[in-house]
Amino acid sequence: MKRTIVIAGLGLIGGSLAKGMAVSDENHIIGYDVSNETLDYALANKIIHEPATDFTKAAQQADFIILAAPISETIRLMEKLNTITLGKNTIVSDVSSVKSSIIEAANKFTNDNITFIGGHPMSGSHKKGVQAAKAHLFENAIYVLTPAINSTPAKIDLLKDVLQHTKSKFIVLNSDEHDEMTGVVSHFPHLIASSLVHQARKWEETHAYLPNLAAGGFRDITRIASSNPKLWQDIFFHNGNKMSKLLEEWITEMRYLKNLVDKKDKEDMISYLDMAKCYRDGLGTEEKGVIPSFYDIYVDIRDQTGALASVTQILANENISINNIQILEIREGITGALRLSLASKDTQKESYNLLKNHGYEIMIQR
Ligand SMILES: NC(=O)C1=CN([C@@H]2O[C@H](COP(=O)(O)OP(=O)(O)OC[C@H]3O[C@@H](n4cnc5c(N)ncnc54)[C@H](O)[C@@H]3O)[C@@H](O)[C@H]2O)C=CC1
Ligand SMILES: O=C(O)C(=O)Cc1ccc(O)cc1
Repeated sequence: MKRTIVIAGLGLIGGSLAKGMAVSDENHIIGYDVSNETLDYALANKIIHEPATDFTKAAQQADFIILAAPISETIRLMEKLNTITLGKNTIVSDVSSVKSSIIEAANKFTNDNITFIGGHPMSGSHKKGVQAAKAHLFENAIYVLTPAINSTPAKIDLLKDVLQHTKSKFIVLNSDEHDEMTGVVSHFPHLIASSLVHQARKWEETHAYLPNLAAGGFRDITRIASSNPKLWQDIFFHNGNKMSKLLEEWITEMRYLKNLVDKKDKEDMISYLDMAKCYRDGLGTEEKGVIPSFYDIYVDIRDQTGALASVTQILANENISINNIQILEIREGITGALRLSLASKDTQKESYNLLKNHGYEIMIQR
């Protein structure tokens, strides 16, 4: 029998989940969104099977509901759901980047037909909206589940089954742990990236040539400052306490760093940088907490037509799929460094050897 899944909020994340689910004959996907344009696009592009403009009617048909609107709107939808007469037990999940305020709202449910299990796929992009939706967005990503008090392991398994097409790695955490860890490795870096951009912007007022000198390092570290400001405001608002604590810690760290620079002790500075390098280099090699492993290789390619295609073809010939690909702009116009992210240590090694045998200059970053 088909299961009916309602996805409320068909933007980048809801649209991507719907797109992956809609291809299965097991699923009937009903999409709900406040934007009619989004609903029309989702239907026309087979991202959903049926559009809904009435949340209550859609929810009453659902076996599963996934709330994928901005966090504050998701909480409003949860409050609404609590008032709806549901004819059967319905598993409700969400995708919000912050979990404590969601679980707090879930633990207030008085509607016995709702089982709530929070969700957060740890993958996204700087884009927004249904047009940016991709079925494979969550492949190999960590997908955090944060059960509310009325959930059970059997219900968690049912939800995992509905989400298995994502090819994510599921992990169950409590909401506070989740917000603390994502606060450190996802949310806080966005604040710092934006602040670095502000610093450069202010310096440009007196040094007009400055943007031309913004090389690979600045671009790498500030890439995430180009993300959707409304979404990130919502994240900083809901994870505000953790952000405030991390900012205090950061200010102390920056004072320490200023002292290190001022005292001009070469050994101490090397040791500070070395400790950071060792930790950073180790991040990708083992699976640690919610940080996914990544296996990158760097390939030096000439800035010429077809260079990228040749590299990817060599790997494709051996059925090696590339998780991510990026052209680094360190040496713009002269040669290009290509960063390829592979799925495992073995494919990383195999790709390294293959490309080396074809004469490419390769580096593996550990
Ligand atoms: N963008 C990212 O990289 C990631 C975002 N998330 C979480 O996913 C959620 C959605 O983010 P995105 O998909 O990026 O945003 P988006 O801006 O691409 O999409 C949001 C969608 O929700 C709709 N919407 C707004 N209010 C609504 C309401 N009351 N009822 C129904 N639909 C409504 C909008 O019309 C839009 O289609 C957020 O809670 C965010 O924290 C989670 C992981 C990654
Ligand atoms: O890693 C990041 O910060 C991203 O750029 C993608 C992202 C954004 C929001 C999330 O809640 C999870 C992942």
